[in-house]
Amino acid sequence: MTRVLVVGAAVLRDGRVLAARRTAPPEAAGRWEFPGGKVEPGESPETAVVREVREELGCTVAVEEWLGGEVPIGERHLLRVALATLVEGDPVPVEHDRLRWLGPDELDDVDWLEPDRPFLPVLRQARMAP
Ligand SMILES: Nc1nc2c([nH]c(=O)n2[C@H]2C[C@H](O)[C@@H](COP(=O)(O)OP(=O)(O)OP(=O)(O)O)O2)c(=O)[nH]1
Repeated sequence: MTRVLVVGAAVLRDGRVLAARRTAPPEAAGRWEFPGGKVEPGESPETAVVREVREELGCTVAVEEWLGGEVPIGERHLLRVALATLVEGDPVPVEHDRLRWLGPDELDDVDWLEPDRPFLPVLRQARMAP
């Protein structure tokens, strides 16, 4: 069975990345993630990530590139993460209950969803270096 793609945006600004805290479902509430969601049928991953960020944070991002790697989420989904930059508006938590801009030394300070963790070293080393 083909896995449904979930795309997340690692939004970078001033050397920090945006992390968002989930409120649902109960088992994921309080855990941190890259804002994003499922790619819809016929939709490109880029379009999906821009759409999801707009829905969840009320701002517009541009995808710069995709971080290497795809990580399984459970049995049915697959996570990909895009590096993104803000092009319009400021992120406001519409569906999340908290947002944080994390510097390279703060990436381990929040309780990320498991599938997100493999992306953190890549982000830290390659993208957030001074
Ligand atoms: N958005 C997002 N979801 C993630 C990340 N890491 C991770 O394991 N997930 C999981 C949580 C959910 O089980 C699934 C994505 O679900 P979602 O609720 O964000 O997707 P969606 O907005 O399309 O939601 P829905 O319409 O299906 O309710 O992927 C991440 O960094 N960002």
